[in-house]
Amino acid sequence: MSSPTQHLVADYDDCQPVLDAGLNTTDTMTLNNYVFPTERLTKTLSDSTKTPLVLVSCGSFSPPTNLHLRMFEEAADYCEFETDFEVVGGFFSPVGDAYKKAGLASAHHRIKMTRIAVQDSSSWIGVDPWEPLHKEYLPTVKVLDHFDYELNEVMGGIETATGEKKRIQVALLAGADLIQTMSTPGLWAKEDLNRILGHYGAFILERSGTDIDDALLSLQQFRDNIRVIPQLIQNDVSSTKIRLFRKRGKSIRYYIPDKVVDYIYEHDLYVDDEKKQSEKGKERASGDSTPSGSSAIAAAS
Ligand SMILES: Nc1ncnc2c1ncn2[C@@H]1O[C@H](COP(=O)(O)OP(=O)(O)OP(=O)(O)O)[C@@H](O)[C@H]1O
Ligand SMILES: NC(=O)c1ccc[n+]([C@@H]2O[C@H](COP(=O)(O)O)[C@@H](O)[C@H]2O)c1
Repeated sequence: MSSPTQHLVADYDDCQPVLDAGLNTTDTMTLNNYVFPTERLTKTLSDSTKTPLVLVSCGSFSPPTNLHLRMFEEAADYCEFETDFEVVGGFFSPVGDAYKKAGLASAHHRIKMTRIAVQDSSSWIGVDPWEPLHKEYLPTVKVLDHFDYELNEVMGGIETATGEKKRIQVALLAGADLIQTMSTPGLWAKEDLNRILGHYGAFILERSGTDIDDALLSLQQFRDNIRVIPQLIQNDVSSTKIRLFRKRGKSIRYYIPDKVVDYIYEHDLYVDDEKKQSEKGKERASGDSTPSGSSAIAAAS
């Protein structure tokens, strides 16, 4: 049987960013030496009557916020208390550079920031660089197919207490605004939605500003496969707002993980491009090589 990702293997020479290989290594990774990050997956299913589940969150994560992390925790709680799923892993899959959404940092930085976000704060959420290692845009269904292939074809599923292997269910984890875009004409192919919501299924976190009933109106045929998770404490932090705060020179601390804040200052991300240019110009004119603006703040902290 050919794998769903096989046609992409041919494109591996065409790969672009070079990234650190994993959360705890400084090796570099390209699509040529890509290895699926299995280290944070649960090794054995603790309750063999349950369906093992891996949650995949696709998005820009520019930058990752505390709410991106909360999504995983909320979904894990929901699964434990309301379903017969056992969550055995969770992954961020940052979209690649070909997505070209205004204001995004490069895939290289977004991979780094999501890794920093999960490294110390979580024991089970990982980051998979496979999607952003591609130069071309990959629709979400291809990303879910990739996870399904790695988890079930390559790994053969997850072991139960009796030593048998059980197939792992892959599901999309997203906020309500993402599922709302699924009703926008021309944005998602019909066959992709059939596979994403019909075959994989989705866990959707309520988000203020999006009427979930309205968002689900045209997706009724998939309703049994879409699980809506209420946000008991509303928090509408968004990456857009963080980028805006940054541009205005305001503090972003405590909306996103501290180490991600430090990374943003260190790499001078999301500051006004014009301001960056004029600061560079001033540095050149004065021959001063000391760091300026937010880099200086990071250096001092
Ligand atoms: N505050 C939030 N509540 C619920 N879901 C969220 C929240 N923030 C982000 N998400 C979800 O996280 C996923 C990835 O998010 P994305 O990177 O687009 O973040 P964002 O904050 O919406 O970004 P941007 O502001 O750049 O559009 C999406 O499914 C989005 O719906
Ligand atoms: N046709 C598709 O597969 C399709 C359409 C729109 C968005 N998406 C995905 O949804 C996510 C949206 O992220 P943002 O909310 O940051 O724009 C991205 O991962 C993007 O690839 C997929």
